[in-house]
Amino acid sequence: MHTLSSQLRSDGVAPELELLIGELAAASKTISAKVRQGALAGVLGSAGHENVQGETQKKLDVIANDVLKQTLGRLAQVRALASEEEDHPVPCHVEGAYLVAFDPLDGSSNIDINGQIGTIFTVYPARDDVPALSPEQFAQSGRAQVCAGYVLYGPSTQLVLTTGGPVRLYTLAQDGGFVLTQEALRIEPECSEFAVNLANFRHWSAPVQAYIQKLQAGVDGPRGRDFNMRWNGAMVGDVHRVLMRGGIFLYPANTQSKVHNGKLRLLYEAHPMALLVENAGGRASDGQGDILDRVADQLHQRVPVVLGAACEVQLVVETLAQG
Ligand SMILES: O=P(O)(O)OC[C@H]1O[C@](O)(COP(=O)(O)O)[C@@H](O)[C@@H]1O
Ligand SMILES: [Mg+2]
Ligand SMILES: [Mg+2]
Repeated sequence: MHTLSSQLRSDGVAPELELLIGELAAASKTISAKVRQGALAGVLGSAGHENVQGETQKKLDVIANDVLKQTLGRLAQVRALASEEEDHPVPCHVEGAYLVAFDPLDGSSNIDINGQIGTIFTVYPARDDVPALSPEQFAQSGRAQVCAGYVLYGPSTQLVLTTGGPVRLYTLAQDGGFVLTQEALRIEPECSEFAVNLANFRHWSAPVQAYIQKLQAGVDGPRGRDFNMRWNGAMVGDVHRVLMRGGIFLYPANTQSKVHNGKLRLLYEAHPMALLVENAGGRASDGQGDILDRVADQLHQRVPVVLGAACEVQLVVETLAQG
């Protein structure tokens, strides 16, 4: 039975990165403990202010952000942090070899209903070609990620992680350690389940509407088979389902001005999930090209997301290209 650290070592992960991942895991355990206590730990409800993206912060958004910032900020290996809940990058140690970006609490609207929530994170190498603590540090292709993952605070707390190779799944044991419970998650190329917020239907482009209508037509439509639909309201839960049993997840561009580039953030939501999905044999696209090829030229930049079963994602890309 492999623990997180023994598995990372057998995967040949550099000791400095292993240490960093260990601290990410430690922070997530602290968050997990608070989530489990819910109202008893005073973590439900609104924090009463907005983040830089104009979203009302929940108490747990702020708590999770503080836990990650304090835990990672101490590490000499970390040059800077970027977070959904921070307007600007947080400088840490000028000599640090790594940058860490995270969505401290994904699925905030699920907090108060005891639904699936999680922490999404990614690690990039620090850059020596731009000033050590400048925001340009984070302007990197998704292919530069040295590690990506999430912790899902569901009925059990699970860590899903790739350090470039297979996508490993660890479960938080009662003794407080993460134990490897699945060696390599794989996404089948075909699927019969989709995840999209259908309430946005009228705001999508005509090709996206047409694609979804074909899925909804099921066995009577051009696809000739039924598709099931699920929507968590938390990307972390939706992507987890895709990694566990297949499917396709979409958060398309939208004609509403606030989310015309999609809702999800490239740096700390789309990039890490794209690396996990691709390393599990799936595909992750912005509707045209690979999400991993995109460079975040703004810290909180949004991007349309289509990810999951490789053949289904390809079909969406072709449908959009036809216009
Ligand atoms: O409100 P909608 O359209 O269901 O959007 C849900 C999406 O928004 C998000 O909640 C955004 O994440 P945050 O909770 O971190 O802001 C995604 O997790 C999810 O896929
Ligand atoms: Mg999020
Ligand atoms: Mg969030």
